[in-house]
Amino acid sequence: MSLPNKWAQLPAELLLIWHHHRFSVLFSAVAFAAIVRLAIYARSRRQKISNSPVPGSPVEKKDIELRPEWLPENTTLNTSCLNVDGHAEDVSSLGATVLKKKRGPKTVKGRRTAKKSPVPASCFDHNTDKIQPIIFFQSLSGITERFATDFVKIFTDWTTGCDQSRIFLQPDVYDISYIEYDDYFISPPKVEENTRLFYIILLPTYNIDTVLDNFLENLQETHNDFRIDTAPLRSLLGYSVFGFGDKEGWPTEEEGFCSQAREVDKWMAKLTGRKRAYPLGMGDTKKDAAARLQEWRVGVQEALVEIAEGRGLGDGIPGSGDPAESDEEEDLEDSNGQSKRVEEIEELGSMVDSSSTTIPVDYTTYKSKSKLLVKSTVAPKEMVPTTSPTHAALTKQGYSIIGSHSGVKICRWTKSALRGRGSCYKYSFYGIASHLCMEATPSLSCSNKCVFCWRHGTNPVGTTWRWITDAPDLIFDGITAAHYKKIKMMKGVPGVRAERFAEAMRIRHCALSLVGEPIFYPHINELLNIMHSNRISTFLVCNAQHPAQLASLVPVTQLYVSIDASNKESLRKIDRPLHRDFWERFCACLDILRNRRFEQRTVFRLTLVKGFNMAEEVRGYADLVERALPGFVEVKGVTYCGTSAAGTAGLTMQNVPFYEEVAEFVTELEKELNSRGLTYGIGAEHAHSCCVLLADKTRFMPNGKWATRIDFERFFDLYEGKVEGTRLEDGKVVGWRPEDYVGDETPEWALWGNGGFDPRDQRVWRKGKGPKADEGEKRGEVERKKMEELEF
Ligand SMILES: Cc1cc2nc3c(=O)[nH]c(=O)nc-3n(C[C@H](O)[C@H](O)[C@H](O)COP(=O)(O)O)c2cc1C
Ligand code: SF4
Repeated sequence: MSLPNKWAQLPAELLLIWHHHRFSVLFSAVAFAAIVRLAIYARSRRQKISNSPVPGSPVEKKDIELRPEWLPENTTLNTSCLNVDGHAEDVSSLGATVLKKKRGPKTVKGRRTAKKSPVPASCFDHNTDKIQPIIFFQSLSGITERFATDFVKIFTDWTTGCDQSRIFLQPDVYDISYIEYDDYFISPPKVEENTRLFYIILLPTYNIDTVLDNFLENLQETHNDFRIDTAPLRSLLGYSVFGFGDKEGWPTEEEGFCSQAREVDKWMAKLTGRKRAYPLGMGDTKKDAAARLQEWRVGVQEALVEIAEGRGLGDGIPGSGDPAESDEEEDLEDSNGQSKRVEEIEELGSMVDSSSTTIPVDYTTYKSKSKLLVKSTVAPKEMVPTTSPTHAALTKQGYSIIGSHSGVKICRWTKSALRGRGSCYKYSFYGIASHLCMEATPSLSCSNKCVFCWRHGTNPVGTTWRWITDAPDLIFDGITAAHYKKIKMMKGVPGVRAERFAEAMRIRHCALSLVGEPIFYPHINELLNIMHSNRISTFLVCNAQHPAQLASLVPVTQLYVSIDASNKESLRKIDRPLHRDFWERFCACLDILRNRRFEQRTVFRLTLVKGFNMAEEVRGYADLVERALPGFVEVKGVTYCGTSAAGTAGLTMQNVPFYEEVAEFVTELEKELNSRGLTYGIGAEHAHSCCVLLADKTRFMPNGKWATRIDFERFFDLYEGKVEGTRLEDGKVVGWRPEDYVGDETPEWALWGNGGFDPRDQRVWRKGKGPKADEGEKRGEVERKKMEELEF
């Protein structure tokens, strides 16, 4: 057949083939399509599963918003690598959320004319109007709070019992630590039409940096802020201030007696347009404070009667705004009602014009005599100067202060271990022998005022680091030298075992907690690196208030977050945080802990305080565990520290839980976690410290046996790169995981139900105590023990 004929027959043959095989062809095509579809579906399901938040999943990471105001100032922390997590698949978004807010003095550009006050001065109609007294107080160690509590009671009785009682409303009372300054000191709060406000302010003085400085700065800034009236509180009916001080340390006003109360009184005079209703009162808390306060209260009440009867503040009466009295308040108004301050600014404006450059004007310092400061820089203070009462108090309590903001103290368990009488719970749980351990902090300051704090309420507090900063090597050398010195002092103590004494002369572990907040220290990462390179393991405890520092911390041997409450209200009550956004900070820290749980061992530290954070809170705590998925949850009964601060916060021996109560709580928590599919179990206990350990079984129970202990040598080998870790990213090793330095099995005697006391040590009972523990013994760490004697 010729070729053209063949071509002509081809379509007919193809048609024939198609007719013969069309069913099998169609069937195969449909089957193929179905297989492809199924494969795609199965793949997408698998991906979904790997993205789900299964506890312990090494690939899942949460996005955390780190607000600009959370970023530390004056720090060497590398904020560009915040939120590091070697496992993260979604690292992109985090860096973008971190934008450093520019802080610094306000900058004034150009010329400005005087403004007229938009706030009308208040006039009081005693026939129709009411007076709302507002009592503000500030207290760091509880003394002012105690006086304020009594004052409020007596004053309230007076407002309801006096002849003018129909005019007075029940006083409102605020702790200045917990209010938004803007709500009360930029403009008065909104009230009913016929209600007029009267401010009463009670506060102590501290010559070290405290929150009082923030308050004063705020008053000053408000007065100097161009956008607002210089006297935005002039609608108040009046105000009066009472200061508490200590003449023993500050004998005269020139030497600082009640200096901050005097400052507040001065700024309030400016902000109210001189509405001082009664002169500043001052009392020496060691001598006459009660009597002075009473006199002053009577005077304030008389002034209020005058107002209530329509006689106002009595213009011209000394102390109530007479111009003669105001000559020490610098911004006198001239006859046109124009502030001198404005002239100064105008002069400044001319300078600006002539030089064609902008000049930064710092209004933020309250220490100046309210003169504008051009290019001023405020020299930082020492956190704990050697001459300060805090230094004296801490030294008396056995702390060695290193530089001006670090401390070290030999813990009672170190002494106990040296004498073969047992180590703290960290030995039972993790294998840290107490005589090899040093307890220290690079920051004696903290941003909380916890009710159970052992700092006796006198340590500096603050929300930002603004002290003279010591170098990390100075701190390391100082704390280790002081620790060894204290160990050497144990040489002659009866019962000290020679071999333990020799071992103790080489520090192996450092518990960075003690007092204050270690991650507040701007060079914490360098300090940690020095410790690790000296093969000293690090247990670092933070209070979940500094998310940016937490996110950029180098991995430590074990990272703790104190979980003092399960919800916002409870946390506010127990930690008394200074940060107003404390809950947001707390939650961000939990998320960071979750993200970093495959870099280091992470721990929740729960301190149970009966009547504060125990009852009905198990589910709340389980929510937090579910959120952060820590490797461990340590639950410890609080120890009564018997300080005035504790007393003021209403803490007594009755708030200390019995060990059985702690154990019951932990069992409940375990049950709750398990019911949510979270694989935590009770790993160990140390009844002597009233402390129980929950741990993640999937991670720390290999081969069905608890392994909560740490292989420290392996940790250092990993740190030094002598052995390779197993933390991978994109198939490459980027570091180590907690699983890489899991140590020996938890010893039998430390397991749940066995008490947690090493049988090789000798249990020594204190006088009057014994195996039949009395109530005090069962309440964890025995009787009214001072907390500073205990481990963290
Ligand atoms: C570290 C420190 C610094 C102090 N500085 C001053 C001071 O400069 N002037 C003063 O009059 N009192 C000073 N005092 C005394 C306190 O003002 C006084 O004890 C006050 O009652 C404390 O009140 P609080 O317990 O409510 O915080 C200081 C006390 C401490 C602990
Ligand atoms: S976090 Fe620690 S040091 Fe700070 S107040 Fe609380 S207990 Fe005291």
